[in-house]
Amino acid sequence: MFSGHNRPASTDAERIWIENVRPSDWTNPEPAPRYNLVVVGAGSAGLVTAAGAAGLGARVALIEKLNMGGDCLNFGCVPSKGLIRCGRAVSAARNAHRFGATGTDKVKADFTSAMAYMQEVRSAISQHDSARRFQQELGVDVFLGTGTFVSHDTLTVDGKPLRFRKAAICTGARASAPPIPGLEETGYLTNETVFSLNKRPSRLAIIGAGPIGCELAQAFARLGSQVTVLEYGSGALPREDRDAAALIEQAMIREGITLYFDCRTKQISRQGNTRNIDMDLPDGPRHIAVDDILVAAGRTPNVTGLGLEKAGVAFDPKTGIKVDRRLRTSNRRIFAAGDVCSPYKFTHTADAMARMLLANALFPGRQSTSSMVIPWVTYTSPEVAHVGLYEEQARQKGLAVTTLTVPLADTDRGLIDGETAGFARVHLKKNSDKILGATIVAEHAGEMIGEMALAISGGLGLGAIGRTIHPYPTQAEMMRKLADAYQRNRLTPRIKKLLNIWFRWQCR
Ligand SMILES: Cc1cc2nc3c(=O)[nH]c(=O)nc-3n(C[C@H](O)[C@H](O)[C@H](O)COP(=O)(O)OP(=O)(O)OC[C@H]3O[C@@H](n4cnc5c(N)ncnc54)[C@H](O)[C@@H]3O)c2cc1C
Ligand SMILES: NC(=O)c1ccc[n+]([C@@H]2O[C@H](COP(=O)([O-])OP(=O)(O)OC[C@H]3O[C@@H](n4cnc5c(N)ncnc54)[C@H](O)[C@@H]3O)[C@@H](O)[C@H]2O)c1
Repeated sequence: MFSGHNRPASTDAERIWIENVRPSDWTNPEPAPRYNLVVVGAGSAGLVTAAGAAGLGARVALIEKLNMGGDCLNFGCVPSKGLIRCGRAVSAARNAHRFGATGTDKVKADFTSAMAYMQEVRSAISQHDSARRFQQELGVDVFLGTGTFVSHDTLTVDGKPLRFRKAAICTGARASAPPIPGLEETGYLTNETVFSLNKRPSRLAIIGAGPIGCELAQAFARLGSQVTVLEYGSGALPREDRDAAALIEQAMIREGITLYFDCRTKQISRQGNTRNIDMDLPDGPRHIAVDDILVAAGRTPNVTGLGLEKAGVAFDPKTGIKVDRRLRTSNRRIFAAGDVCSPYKFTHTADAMARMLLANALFPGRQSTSSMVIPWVTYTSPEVAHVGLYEEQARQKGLAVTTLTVPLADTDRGLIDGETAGFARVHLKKNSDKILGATIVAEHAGEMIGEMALAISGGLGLGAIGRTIHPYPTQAEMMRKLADAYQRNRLTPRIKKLLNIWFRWQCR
């Protein structure tokens, strides 16, 4: 369906995408006298909130200042995963000689075709989030413009007042710009502009080795850019399990990406089309010259210009809107969900929070964010997937922990696929099979972490996973092997002795 091969960037796809998310001929509806719910921001959180409320019969207004679909569809998950898919295909083709293919040394990436593929995917998915669908099919009043609170119960958009019984702030977050001298003047890419490039940067510097930095470093390197990653901290993916992060660092280095850790960028400047970066590294000063700089150094919540003071909504410019466990702000009529108020900045978290918001705002619901079990995945090759606590966090909470690890190389499927860089690791409450947290590293770790998330949220122990028959040969057998390792650990010298006595007695 998506034929990116050898095609120029598809302007048709771009046109369809824009017509869906920001129709050129859009006229805002006349506001109703009062809405049950006004939602500000049509990203993952806002769309789910608006569609859910309208589906229940509520009178709903949805305000979006830029593109319906927010970051995820337009400048985040969808385009990044689209380019990652292209990078994976190129990498798989280059490595196909291991499996009998020939001529693989001639495989080249065509950046324009890869971008066209990404645009076609985004265009196809954009139909789901389109302004017309929300207004005509779902019955939501869609206002394209900037929403600003003018009082405790009223917002304006394009100068028109929208009165509400309840409101939901779902305005998301944007790329933070680190305070590096010369960065602003030199100009840089962020997630809002990188997916509009019409030419591959030959030399790309990426500031930040978090999920965005690592995912896009690998994608651009596979599509032919010479990539350098500058990370302030001492390693990639600083929040992840260090063994997992080390595998990603090794994979990136193998693919020709230069990684600078403990990097202090001192000055950035521009000479013609070249951007110069001067930095201090542990072994001394370094200078690099690149064509583009992508900033992926964290996110800042969108709280300015919203009139939050007039609405009596408390916020912090760094962490966003202050909400309690039920997603209520300091104004009892106003709730918030998604990146604007959550430290867990993921589409699936925004979605889950939106569902909670609906129950708590429109009904006397008491759903709490403290019950959320949130898995996440970084879509590098291999992927890193995690849920629950890391070992260090569990210890900080005063919990005694048993950690078990099964290497991917211990599964037949890992060997068959030639994918042995990875592992599954589980942290158990000591002397029990209660799962506190798990990390999986594998090409498709994201497809496996759901089992661990289900076990944690359903209160199932590792024993239940061990009793579940897993198909052979799969990489997911790592889960069952973790349970086997747990059972083996339970064989204390005393139990072994008793078993010996039992078997000897049987053969007497
Ligand atoms: C490059 C990248 C890759 C990502 N990949 C993944 C991934 O693979 N998986 C994953 O789970 N998450 C991923 N994320 C994170 C994910 O995109 C966000 O967590 C998610 O989009 C948050 O949804 P949201 O609704 O809270 O905010 P957003 O999607 O940011 O939506 C907020 C909307 O509010 C609008 N808005 C702001 N202020 C106003 C105003 N005053 N009036 C009207 N409208 C306003 C904005 O224009 C925006 O459309 C990625 C993010 C990036 C940047
Ligand atoms: N697969 C996914 O689910 C996915 C993918 C991309 C983004 N996201 C979401 O978006 C969020 C933002 O991603 P991100 O990667 O921008 O942020 P991040 O906060 O996760 O990582 C930013 C990195 O930049 C580094 N950094 C900060 N300032 C720096 C400087 N001056 N010089 C060098 N390095 C610097 C930090 O040390 C950190 O390692 C993620 O935390 C995640 O919630 C999710």
